[in-house]
Amino acid sequence: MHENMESEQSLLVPSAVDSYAWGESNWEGPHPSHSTSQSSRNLPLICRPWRLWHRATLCFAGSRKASWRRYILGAAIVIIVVVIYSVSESSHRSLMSLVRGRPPESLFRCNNLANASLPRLRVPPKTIENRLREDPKVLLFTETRYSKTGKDITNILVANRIKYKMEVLGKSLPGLTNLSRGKYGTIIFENFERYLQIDPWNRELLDKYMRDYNVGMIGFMPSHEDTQVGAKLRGFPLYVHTNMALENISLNSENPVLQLTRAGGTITDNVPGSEWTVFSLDDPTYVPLEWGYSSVPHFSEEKLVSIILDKGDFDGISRVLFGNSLEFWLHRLLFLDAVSYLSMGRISVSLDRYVLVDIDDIFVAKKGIRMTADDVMALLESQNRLQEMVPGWKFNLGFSGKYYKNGYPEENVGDMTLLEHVNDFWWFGHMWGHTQPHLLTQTDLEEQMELNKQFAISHNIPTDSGYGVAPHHSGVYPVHEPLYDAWKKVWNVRVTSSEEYPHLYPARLRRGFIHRNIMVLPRQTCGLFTHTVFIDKYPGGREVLDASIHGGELFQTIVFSPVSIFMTHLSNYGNDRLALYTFESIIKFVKCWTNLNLRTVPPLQLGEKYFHLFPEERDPIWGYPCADRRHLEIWAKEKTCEQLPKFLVIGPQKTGTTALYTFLAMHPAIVANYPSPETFEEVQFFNGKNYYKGIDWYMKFFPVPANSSSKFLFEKSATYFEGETVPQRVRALLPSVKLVITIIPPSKRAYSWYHHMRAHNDLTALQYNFHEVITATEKMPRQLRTLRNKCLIPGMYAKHIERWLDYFPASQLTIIDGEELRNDPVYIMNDLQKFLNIEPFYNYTEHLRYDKRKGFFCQVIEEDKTKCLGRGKGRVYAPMNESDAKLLKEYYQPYNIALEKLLTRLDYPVPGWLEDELQ
Ligand SMILES: Nc1ncnc2c1ncn2[C@@H]1O[C@H](COP(=O)(O)OS(=O)(=O)O)[C@@H](OP(=O)(O)O)[C@H]1O
Repeated sequence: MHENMESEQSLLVPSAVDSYAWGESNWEGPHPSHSTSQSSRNLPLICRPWRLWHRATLCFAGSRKASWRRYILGAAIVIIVVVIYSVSESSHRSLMSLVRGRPPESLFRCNNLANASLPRLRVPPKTIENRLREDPKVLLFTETRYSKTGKDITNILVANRIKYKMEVLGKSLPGLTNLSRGKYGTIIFENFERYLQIDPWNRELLDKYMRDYNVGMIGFMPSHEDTQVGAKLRGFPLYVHTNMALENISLNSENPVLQLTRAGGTITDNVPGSEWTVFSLDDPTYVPLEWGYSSVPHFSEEKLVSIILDKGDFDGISRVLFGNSLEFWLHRLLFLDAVSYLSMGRISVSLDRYVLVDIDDIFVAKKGIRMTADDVMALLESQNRLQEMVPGWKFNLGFSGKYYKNGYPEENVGDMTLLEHVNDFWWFGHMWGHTQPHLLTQTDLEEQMELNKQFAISHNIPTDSGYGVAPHHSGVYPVHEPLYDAWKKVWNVRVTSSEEYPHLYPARLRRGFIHRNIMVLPRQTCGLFTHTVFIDKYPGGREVLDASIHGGELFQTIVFSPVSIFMTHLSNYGNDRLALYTFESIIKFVKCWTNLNLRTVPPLQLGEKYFHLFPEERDPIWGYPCADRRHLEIWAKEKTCEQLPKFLVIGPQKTGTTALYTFLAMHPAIVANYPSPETFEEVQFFNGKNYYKGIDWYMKFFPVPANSSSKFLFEKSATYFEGETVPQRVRALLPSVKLVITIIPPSKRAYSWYHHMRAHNDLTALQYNFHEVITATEKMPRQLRTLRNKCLIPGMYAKHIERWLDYFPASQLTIIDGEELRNDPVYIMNDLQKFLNIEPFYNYTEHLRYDKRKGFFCQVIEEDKTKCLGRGKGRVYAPMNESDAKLLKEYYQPYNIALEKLLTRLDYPVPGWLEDELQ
């Protein structure tokens, strides 16, 4: 009875402190394979069934002595429990926790850590800032656009933000006419044999460039299926053996190329298979970078060199030759070092790496997989060990107060223990109830955040980190403006992170941006998710996680990203503590094989650091939300891509764009944007400050079409045409939009624009006459030069159209002759309807009529009534004087020649006025 009572009390006790005592005093006899340190972590999950069994057997057996009945009953209960548990996943986890052993430990031992040597730098690596200023590129010759090594090379270059130019090798060597000084720092041949086959004239040109400007070369030996022994490399005192398999790979720690890479020891695992080309070392001018041994009997004792450095002693050109591809992780590091060495340090990556580990969902995890007090202590111990390897290391904890103490009793103690050590960690606010922000209004968001903040204050959790994270990245990107508002208001958030910008995959392309003064940093994935809590249940097995750490994805993420923010979850720190295993292992591995300076700083500092390194990323590029399933899932339900325009009239100014806009808006199936209070019929989103207001702002200019597919939304902003960044931005948000361009004689356009500025009382235009504007030199006042540029630059039509064609296929673009629009608008509108594929066909003959008084075609309102454009369109001004016309004709001639070529190329008719201009 006494025992019964004790059990009853224990089961009901909600207090975490009591459950501790209970855990120790009720431990009856030995229990499966749990070490002492583990026992208290698992007690309740073990003791609950144990107690139930004990009580039940007393009822069934009536006396303690009837032990055989107890065992039969016990066995039956165990079978029932196992069956029930095995059909439920969450129960399965609990069962797993009953039988699990010690958390995994890193098996990795660095066999060269003690002999750590400082990197030997031929030249100090240039910082990213320097690199961007000097801006030398890599020139890459690939076999095809899609070849494997070529892709590996470009992926590494992109991940490290190294600029490159890719030339696909045809029969001859392309691109050699443009080898200007300082343009390239390193030249790479994806297939070194193609370099050896270049005709002597081109070869001499290329070699001279490399010699004259100290540009080195990287070459990859292609894999050979046939075995050659001691084959001589054409033109070099080098002998190769092909189709070898290497094992026991090591680096020559004395070689001068190593910079980022450290010779961490010998690699015996995961070395990619055969088909290596290896070099025999007969010539002392060559320095081996990497070597290994082959199991082929003839070579078994011989050290075979797999990457070789030619310091330029042979023919004045430095070269690094890889006997194998970049499939092997170590080669990826050496590749970056080779680029740096061969470019004399001009293309180098910095050795500083910032790593921040967020533990999201603190207090949120399900019962049974949360942290216990032991787990918290293990977290602290791990943090201490990590601090020894990475200065400043602290885990960054994101909490949702609503779920505080929502676990089993010993997990609630875990929650309390975390708060006892509140000052040992960094903290940031998650959502109070872990709701996705895109589902909430601003009021709800503020309320939720306020609750979490109050929770923080009452539990002494710091609230001033300036960092915030949204569940599932919702609201961060695609942007849910209320989230940004609420974050600023309640938490003063200034930095956040997301995996979704511009897209989750490919991860190497994730970038940062700043929206409304909140820095959004790219997040990386470390391979741990809420459901990966036991090592033996890791998807694909432990080997998969270990491979990611030992040179694989996680390792390369840290090596190739100057700033890595990893998301982990509370459950990764309980259970098998996979996060501790992962991070301690990866840090050791990085320290073993690289010379990187690893650091951790709080998120706000990290944000500042990031945008200092990559200022060009500050401006966002808004993407099309409907192309990405994940983006759609975290986009507010009421938003629809049907509210985005299907075509744009992009200008340039003064070519008849308003007339075109008006005629289009008459069409029953076409819907124009709502007018803007500042810029009237034009939205001017993609070309100026409005862009930073985000796409919610843009979409408000368009109605949500009732019958979406049949309506053609469009907008016209005539300054889009010449905007440098506009085509890229339009392409990102409206990838399938159609573009309408109108052109008239460029000198006429310039003159009309000048009068437009005068009519708008532009002071500079009023102060200077047309001649003074178009002939203004660089010595003239800034306002005059600005006016001159705006007047003349849009008329360089071919240049701007080519820029649009860099981002859009010609099929999405149409070029209208503005003179024809003016003289025969019906013809143009019929043509345009065909280009836009619009139905129903609208018969403009009945709706446009020439108005003698206005001198232009106008909209027919009634039988005898027309509506023309206002006084601002079709202005009356004196004709341009002849000398200015002549001057402009000469000025625009090269652009007009290019335009004629472009139109012919695109199969457009050449306007009569262009033929006249070119005569
Ligand atoms: N139907 C009709 N009605 C009125 N005006 C017409 C028409 N068709 C073409 N045009 C010519 O359009 C010129 C104005 O061009 P935009 O509308 O592109 O100018 S703006 O950039 O929007 O300010 C305007 O230039 P100006 O003559 O210099 O005023 C007109 O020549």
